[in-house]
Amino acid sequence: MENKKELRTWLDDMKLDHPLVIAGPCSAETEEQVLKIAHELKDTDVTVFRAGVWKPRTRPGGFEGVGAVALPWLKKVKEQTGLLTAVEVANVAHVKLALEADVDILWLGARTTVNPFAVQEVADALEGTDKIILIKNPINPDLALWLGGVERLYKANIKNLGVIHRGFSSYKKTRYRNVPQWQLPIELKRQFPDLPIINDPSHICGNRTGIQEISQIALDLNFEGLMIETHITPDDAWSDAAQQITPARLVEIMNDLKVRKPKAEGETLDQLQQLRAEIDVIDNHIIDTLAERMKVAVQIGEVKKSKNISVLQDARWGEILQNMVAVGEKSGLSQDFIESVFKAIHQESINKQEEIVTSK
Ligand SMILES: C=C(O[C@@H]1C=C(C(=O)O)C=C[C@H]1O)C(=O)O
Repeated sequence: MENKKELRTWLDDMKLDHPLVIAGPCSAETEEQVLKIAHELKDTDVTVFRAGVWKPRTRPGGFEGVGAVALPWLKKVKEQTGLLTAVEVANVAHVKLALEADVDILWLGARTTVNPFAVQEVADALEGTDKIILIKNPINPDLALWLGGVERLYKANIKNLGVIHRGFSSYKKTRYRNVPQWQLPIELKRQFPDLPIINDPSHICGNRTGIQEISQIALDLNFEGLMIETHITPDDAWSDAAQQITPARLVEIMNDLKVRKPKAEGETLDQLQQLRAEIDVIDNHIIDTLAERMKVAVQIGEVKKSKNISVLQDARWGEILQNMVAVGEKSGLSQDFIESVFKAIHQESINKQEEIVTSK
């Protein structure tokens, strides 16, 4: 699949003067709940009403969605409010029912995107559809797997495509439910600038408090839209209660978010260009310094080879990491940043030394 302007046609056709907003409950619970939320969202920036009908749960026994009975409720949403509707589909049966119910947008969840068999099955069932299909990132930070999902749908002759960034699972305890790992959507945008990308701050945060901050970062990274879980009484929600917000809070967030211009012009551009020239000089210094460091690591590698000493020196490495985090902190650089930079440097130095010690 190549980047093409036509990938964003469906979004351009909506002629929005603000980012696309998809909102609605995590799960459709009752007809009354669905319609109440939809009516509250009707005269806002929201264009699409979302509601989970089939819910993939981590462990059995949880609320797994009310199922197909909710589809007529979504039809009513469309008739009564004019909002488009969106549901998650995970298999052929879901696709058939959602298409029959004339749902406008179907999305593949993170647990589906991880499985190419499942994606292919859904793609085959959707073949040639003119519905909008959105693909959430897989649970693990694997860009190829995410793009593979998009490609399977594209190959099934589906042209109204987009992706949803909902963050990535981590074994570490973090302040996020799913770590954003912004570098993945940034790289996706670099390769496919015309593939619409929507951010899902609800699943990244797992709570209400971080939604505005994550939404703002997404807009600053030129995401085309936001998908935010919204409930009339969030605390009573049958699923994901902690991360849902009221329609009123959603409107507040929308009003506070700043949409910035994608490109600088005129004087601002001149100013940026001057600063960018400075960055270019500094980047070249960084490369020279890294190359110098690597030369020393190579010399150390040669000593290790001649004296038969192992490549990895845990204690020395631990000491460097600790010192550099402390030094970095003094310059206002975060621990995460310093650790990732030095881990990458250390790995390259190990690779170089390994080449030396294993050479004949
Ligand atoms: C350079 C060395 O080899 C390895 C690489 C290190 C580095 O790049 O700083 C540190 C410790 C070793 O794991 C060394 O032993 O000092």
